[in-house]
Parts: sequence; C-alpha cells; structure tokens
Amino acid sequence: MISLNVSNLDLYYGAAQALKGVSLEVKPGAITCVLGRNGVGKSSLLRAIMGLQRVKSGSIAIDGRPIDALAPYARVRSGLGYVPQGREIFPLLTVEENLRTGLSTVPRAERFIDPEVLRLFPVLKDMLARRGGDLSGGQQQQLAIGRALATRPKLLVLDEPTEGIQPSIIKDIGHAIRYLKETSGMAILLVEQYLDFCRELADRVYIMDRGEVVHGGPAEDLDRADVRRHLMF
Ligand SMILES: Nc1ncnc2c1ncn2[C@@H]1O[C@H](COP(=O)(O)OP(=O)(O)OP(=O)(O)O)[C@@H](O)[C@H]1O
Repeated sequence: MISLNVSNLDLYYGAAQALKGVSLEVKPGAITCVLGRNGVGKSSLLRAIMGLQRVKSGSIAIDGRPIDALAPYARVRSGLGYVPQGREIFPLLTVEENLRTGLSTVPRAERFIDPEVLRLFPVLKDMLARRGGDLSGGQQQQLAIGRALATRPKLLVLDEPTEGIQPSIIKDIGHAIRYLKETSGMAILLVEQYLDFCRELADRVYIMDRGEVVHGGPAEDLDRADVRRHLMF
C-alpha cells in the first residue's frame, strides 16, 4: 500500500499557467476523485504526477519520498499505474499484445498477464487475439485499465475513464475500481467530469477550477453550492 502527496505544483505551457499551487493527498486503500470542467488542468495534473509533463515548482512524493527526479517508467516501478485520457491503446496490436506492453517494467519472473485482470474484465479474455482497434470505446477503456494493472500498481491513476462510454460499461468500470480498492487496498486517483460516478465511488473529493484546487474533503461533505459554482457550465 502506498500514499501519494502532491504539494504546491505550478505548471506552465509557455506563459499560460495550467496548475497554480496544486496540493492533494491520495491515501492508500481509498478512492480520491478530482472533479472539474474541461480545461481546468486535471489531465495536466495527472501527467505531472506520472512525470510526463515538467512542472515549474512543487513536489510529488510517494510514502513521503520525493519522486520529482524520476522518469515516468521509474514512477511506474515505484507503484504508479496510469490510464491516460483517450485510452491510447495500440490499434494494430492484439488485446494480448496491448496488455503485454504493460509488463516491461515488472521483474522478469512476473512478466505474465495476471489472471485476475482477465477475471475483472472477462470481455478482454474473450478478445485476446483481436486487434485493439477493433474494440468498442468501452472495451478499449477496459483494455487500458487492464494494461495499467499489468504493471502491478499500488496506486492507479485514471484520467476520465467514463468519457464517451455507454452506461452499462461505465457501471462495470465502477465495479472494477471499487473491487480493486476493496480486495487489494489499492489507492485510486480518479479524474472525472461525471459527478455521479465520482460521488458513487469516491472517499475523498477535490474540485479544481482554472488550475487551482478550490475544494477538498470527504465525499459526503461535497456541497451543492460548491458543485454549482465550480462544475456547472
Ligand atoms: N500541451 C499543451 N500545450 C499548451 N496548452 C495546453 C497543453 N495541454 C493543455 N493545455 C492547456 O492547459 C489547460 C489545462 O488543460 P488540461 O488538459 O490539463 O485540462 P483538463 O481539466 O484535463 O481538461 P480536459 O478534460 O479537456 O482534458 C487548458 O487551458 C489547455 O488548453
């Protein structure tokens, strides 16, 4: 089990500041959700956590140890699994090959697809030999989560897993996320625009608006006024 601490992150694209002093905590065995409209900086935050985007200042730590100097693959080795926005699966590789791309960071003896991943998403088992590009959007999302799980993460980072996905698969993905938390004590960091999905799953909720964290607290404290002010269009 691991925890993640983000403190005071500032991130710029040229002169435009995308993250302004962002701090948050992801606790082991809990689901932490970051809510926010389009363009408030949610993906930038996750990319910074994964080491895919350089920050100007601030720090990110796993179990109190800074990981700022680590390359993305080393952060994965430290226990972070990442499901990017838009899924980014390889359309010409098979489902099995896509899952195997997640194995490169794990020790040689563990380089097999954990049967648990296929139990969690049985559709992947049925489609192992199909090309990633032939899957529906929802199946591709499950594949992206499966690929992240192949890295044996202790903390799973998901960027809008419900985006453009039909309700029945959203439900399956919600069940899978809760199952992972409950059975393995995995920490989950979930970025979402879909309020109800977040409400159903989250233990702790942060709201971002224009690059800043404007609310943070237990999910049950999520206030109607905050939601209206920061999440409505
Ligand atoms: N590579 C980039 N270069 C320049 N500006 C960028 C880049 N990526 C994001 N931005 C800008 O930074 C801001 C934050 O974007 P980001 O994608 O982090 O937001 P988001 O909350 O994840 O939104 P979305 O849900 O649309 O992805 C936006 O104004 C966006 O236009």
